[in-house]
Amino acid sequence: MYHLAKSLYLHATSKEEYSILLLGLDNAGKTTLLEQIKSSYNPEHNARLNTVPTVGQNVSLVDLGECYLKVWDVGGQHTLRGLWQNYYSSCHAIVFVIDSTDVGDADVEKINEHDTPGGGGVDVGRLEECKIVLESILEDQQTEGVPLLVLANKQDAEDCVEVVRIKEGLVRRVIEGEKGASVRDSRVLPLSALTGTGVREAVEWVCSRVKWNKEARPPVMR
Ligand SMILES: Nc1nc2c(ncn2[C@@H]2O[C@H](COP(=O)(O)OP(=O)(O)OP(=O)(O)O)[C@@H](O)[C@H]2O)c(=O)[nH]1
Ligand SMILES: [Mg+2]
Repeated sequence: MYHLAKSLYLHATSKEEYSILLLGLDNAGKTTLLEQIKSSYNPEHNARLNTVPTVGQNVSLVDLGECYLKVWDVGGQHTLRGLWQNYYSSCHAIVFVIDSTDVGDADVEKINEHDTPGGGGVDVGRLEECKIVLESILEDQQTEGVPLLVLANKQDAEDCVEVVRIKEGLVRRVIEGEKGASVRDSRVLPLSALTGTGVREAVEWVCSRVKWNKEARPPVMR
């Protein structure tokens, strides 16, 4: 009787907690996004937007009312990317942040043109690095079936490439390519982490998808 009462009590008083992993190249805007998520859902939190490169990780528990999101922001510098896989098996969704001002026009077909002599000197920024890193996440077995949200960040900047190009030129080709691996729920959305535009839409998408996927990856009860 005691155990039944205890489990009923816990069921009534606890909430689901999902772990969300923010990934992307260094300087993409992950820490800025984390700050905006915290201030969007906790009016007492003042977003600190003067970020410095993350060495290690930042983690925050965000109370959405219906559930908690535990958001992990890990450093994107090359030397830190080897640590990402330690988070894969316990995350419920991956948010991949892209700096839309640093991927040329986001057409992966142009990567080779760039390398060929006389290829026209197309400036593709960090597009190739971005593609390789996204592929490495998707081809890891531990991320199989995990919902993926790609955020085309820095949409406030004049020289940014639009979200549709990032979707068609980069993300769709990676997901449908041979390294895209298993079928998964995915979406590409625009974001300005600096101004906060698109933050709530991103969180709402993630929240709905982790719930849909909860049989495959059950939440932790908190
Ligand atoms: N214009 C503009 N700048 C942004 C935006 N988001 C981030 N930045 C700037 O981009 C730079 C890097 O932002 P961070 O949030 O520190 O990037 P990060 O992805 O956490 O970088 P690492 O910790 O090195 O992996 C900072 O100067 C931010 O102010 C945005 O939406 N628009
Ligand atoms: Mg950071």
